[in-house]
Amino acid sequence: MKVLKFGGTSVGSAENIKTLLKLVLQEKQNENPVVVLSAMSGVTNMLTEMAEMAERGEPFAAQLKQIENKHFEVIRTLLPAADQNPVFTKIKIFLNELEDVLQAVSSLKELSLQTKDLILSYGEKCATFMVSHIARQYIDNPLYVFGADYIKTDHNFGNAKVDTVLTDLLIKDFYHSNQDKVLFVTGFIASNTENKVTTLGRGGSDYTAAIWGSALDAEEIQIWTDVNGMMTADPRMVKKAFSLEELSYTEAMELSYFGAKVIYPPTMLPAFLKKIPLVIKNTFQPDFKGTYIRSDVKPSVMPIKGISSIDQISIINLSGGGMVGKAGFSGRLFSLLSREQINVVLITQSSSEHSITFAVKPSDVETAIKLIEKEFELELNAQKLSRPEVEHNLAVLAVVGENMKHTPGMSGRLFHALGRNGINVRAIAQGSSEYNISVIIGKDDLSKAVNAVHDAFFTDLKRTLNIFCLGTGNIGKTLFTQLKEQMPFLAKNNDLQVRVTGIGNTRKMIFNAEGLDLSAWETELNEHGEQAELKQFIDQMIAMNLPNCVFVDNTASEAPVTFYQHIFQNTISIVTCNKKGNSAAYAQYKSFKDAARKHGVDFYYETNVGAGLPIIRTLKDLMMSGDKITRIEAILSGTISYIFNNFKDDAGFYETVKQAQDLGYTEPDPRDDLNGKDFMRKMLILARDAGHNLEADDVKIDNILPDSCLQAPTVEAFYQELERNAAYFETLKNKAKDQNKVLRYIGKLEDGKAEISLQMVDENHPFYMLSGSDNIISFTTDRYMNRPMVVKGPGAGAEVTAAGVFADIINVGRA
Ligand SMILES: NC(=O)C1=CN([C@@H]2O[C@H](COP(=O)(O)OP(=O)(O)OC[C@H]3O[C@@H](n4cnc5c(N)ncnc54)[C@H](O)[C@@H]3O)[C@@H](O)[C@H]2O)C=CC1
Ligand SMILES: N[C@@H](CC=O)C(=O)O
Ligand code: NA
Repeated sequence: MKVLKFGGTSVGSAENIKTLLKLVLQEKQNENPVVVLSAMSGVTNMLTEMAEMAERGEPFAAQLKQIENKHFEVIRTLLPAADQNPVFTKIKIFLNELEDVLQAVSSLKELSLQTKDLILSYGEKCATFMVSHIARQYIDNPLYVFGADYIKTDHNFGNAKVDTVLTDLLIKDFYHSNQDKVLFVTGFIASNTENKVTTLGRGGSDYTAAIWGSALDAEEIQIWTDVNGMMTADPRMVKKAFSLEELSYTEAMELSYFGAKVIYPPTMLPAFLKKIPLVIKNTFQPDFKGTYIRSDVKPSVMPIKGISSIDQISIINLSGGGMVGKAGFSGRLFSLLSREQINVVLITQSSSEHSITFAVKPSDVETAIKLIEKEFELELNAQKLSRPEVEHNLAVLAVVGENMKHTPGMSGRLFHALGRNGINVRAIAQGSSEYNISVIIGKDDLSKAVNAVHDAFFTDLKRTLNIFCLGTGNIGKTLFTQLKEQMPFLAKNNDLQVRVTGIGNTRKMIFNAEGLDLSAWETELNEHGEQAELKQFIDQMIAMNLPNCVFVDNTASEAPVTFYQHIFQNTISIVTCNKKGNSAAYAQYKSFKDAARKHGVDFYYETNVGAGLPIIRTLKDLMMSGDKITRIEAILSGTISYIFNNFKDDAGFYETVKQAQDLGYTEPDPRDDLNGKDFMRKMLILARDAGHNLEADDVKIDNILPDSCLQAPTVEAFYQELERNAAYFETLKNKAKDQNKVLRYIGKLEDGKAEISLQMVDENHPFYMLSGSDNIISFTTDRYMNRPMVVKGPGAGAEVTAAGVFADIINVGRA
C-alpha cells in the first residue's frame, strides 16, 4: 500500500485536481492508496489573515466569499450540475461554522492558538471533502476522512506533538475496517485528548503522510509537489542545478535543513524510523521518476549530493579570556538559547577556546544579545568576556553528501572554488558526521558562491566561464563567430559552457547574465545596448558578481589597461591580445603578474606575441622546467613579414602594405607595424617573460622607413608618403635581389639585450623560407643548444589571433 500526498498547488485548480485524480486512479489499479491532501494553495494564508483581521475587529466577509468561490468554481468545473448541490451544501456548512468562529474572535478581540488551529483546519477540510466527492466520478469507493480524529497529540496548539502509540492504533484500526476504500485524508490537522483540533506545524501535511505511512507500514510514501524533486541546488539560483535520483535520509535532512523547501525534514522521521522510502514527485510532470529518499541508497559517483543555503543570517561572536578552560560555558550559552527557542543554525569554536561564533536568524539577534548580557552579566562586568559582536548581511552555504566521508579533498575543493572567486569565508563548520560542510559568507556573494561551488563539484559535469569582451573590431568579431560555432562542441565534449555575458566597444555596451545570443550580438548591441562608458563597463561586470569570470581585452587601447589591477582585485581573470598593458613600464607589467597571482586568477596573453602561435606558452614551459634561454631570434611582425614575402617583382611597396592591412594583419594603425613599434612591444614582452627587466627604450630598432614616412601625422598621410618614396623601397628590394637574398626584419635577444634589425639573408639562413604573414622564433637554450627549438607559422590575421584568444579563455581556471 502506498500513501500519496498532494500539496496546495496540486489541489489548487480544477485542472490540477483532474491530474491528481488520474494519478490516484492509476495507483488504485495496484492497491487502494491512502491520499493525504493539503488546503487549496493560498487558502491557509488567507485563513491566517482572516483570523488576525477578526482579532482586530476588521470585517472578513470578502475573504470568506473568496474562499467559497475558489472551491465552488472547482465544483462547477469538475462535477455535473446534478451532483453539485450536496458538495455546495457541505462546503457552505463548513464555511458557516468557520464564520461563527471568526465572529466569536471578532467579538472577543482575542485569538488563542487553539482557535487559530480550529480556523486553519477548514482549509484542509474543504479541499479534502471537495476532492473526495469529485473522485466519485472515477472511483467507486472514495471516503472523506477527517484526519484529526486519527492523529492524537498533546495540547501544544500550533505545533502539537504526536502521541505515536495511540495514533498508530487508531489509524490501523480505522484502515482495517476501510481497506476496500480509497481514503482521502485531511493533512496537517490532528486533535488532542479533549478532541480539540490541533495542527502539526510547518510541513504538516507531509507529516500526516509520514504518520499514516508509518502506522500502516506503507510500501512507499509519495509526496506530490510542483517541482522535480530535490535538486543539487536551488534552481532559481543555479541554472545548472539538476534533479537528484536518490538520497539517503540523512542527506535529505541535511539538504532540507538549509533551504531546500521541497520537504520539511522533521516530517520524515516516522518514515525514517520504519525505513519506508519517500519519493518526491511532480504533479505537473508525472513522468519524472522522482527523487527517492531511502536508507539503502546505491553508491554514487557524485562527491556531494547538493548545495543548500540560507540567504539571511547573522553571526554573534563571543570572546574573552573568561572562556578559556571554563567547562560548561558553551553548555550554559546554548541551553539558554534553546530554552528561549532561538534556533542556532551553526556553531564554530576556535581551538584556543577563546571565542565562539554562532549563527542565528537576524530576527533573533536582539533577543539573543539580551539573553546573553543577562546570563553572563558577571563575566561581562569583570571583563572576562567581551561584549558580543554581531555581524549582519551574511548567508550560509552548505555542501551535503555522505560520500564526503570517504573522499578526501572535499573541503579543499569547496574552499578553492570560493577563494578563486574572491569569496571571503567568515566562519566554517563541518558536521561531525562529515555529511555537511557549512560556510558563512557575505549575503551578496551567495549566488556567485553557490554557482561556483556547484561548478566545482559537478564540474566535471559542466563548467561555465562567464566572459566580458571589450572590443568588437577585427579580432573581437572573429572571436564571437568562433565561439558561436564551437560552443555546442565544448558543451558536449568538454563539459564547458562559455557564455558571453557582456560586450562593449567605444560606442555601446550590453550585458546579460544568461549569456548574449552570439548569432545576433551586433544588432543586440547596436539596438539595445546602452551608451558605452569604460568605467561603467568594468563596474557592471564586477557588480554582476558571476562565478568563473573572464575579462577579454580585444582593443588596442591603453584605457582598459588602467583597470587591470582593479579587475584582478575583484578576482576576475584577464585574457588579452592587447599589447599595450604588458609593453608599458616594467613596473606595470610586473604588477599585473603579481596581482593575478595574489588574487588567484589567470592572466593570459599568448596573442601578444606571434598571434595564435604557442610562443609565450613555450617560453614559460622552457623556463619553468629549468632550461636557460641563451638566445632568441625571431621575426615577429606579421605585417612586415607579409610585405617582404610579397614585395617582389612588379609589386609596389605601398600596394603591398595596403594588402596587409586589408588582410587584417596590421594594427588598427598600420604605422605601428611599419615603424617597428609593434615588433618592439613583442620583443619587450618576450624579454620580460624571459626574466629581463627591460624598458621600451632598451630595445634597439633599425628603421625600415625613411624619416618622412615615420613622421606622417595621419594614416592617410602615411600612405601618401609610402607612395612618394616608392623609389627608396625599389632600391632596397633590388639590392637584396641582386645578391640572391631576401629582406628580413629580425629581432634578437641575447645577454639581456634586445634589438631589431633589417637584414638581407640568403637561402642558407633558417629565416629565408617564409610566406604569407609567417612569424618564426628560434629559442637557443641550454637544452636546445646546437639545434634551437623553432616555432613557425602565420603570426597575424583575425582567425589565428581570435583562435589564440579563444584558447587562452578556455584555459582559464584549468591550471
Ligand atoms: N590583427 C592581428 O593579427 C593581431 C592583433 N592583435 C591585437 O588585437 C587587438 C585588436 O585588433 P583589431 O581587432 O584589429 O582592432 P580594431 O580596431 O578592429 O578593433 C578594436 C575594438 O576595440 C574597441 N575599443 C578601442 N578602444 C576602446 C576603449 N577604450 N573602450 C572600449 N572599446 C574600445 C573599438 O571600439 C573596436 O571595437 C589589438 O590590440 C592588436 O594589437 C594581436 C595579435 C594579432
Ligand atoms: N599587427 C601585428 C599583428 C600581431 O600582433 C603584426 O603584423 O604582427
Ligand atoms: Na602567441
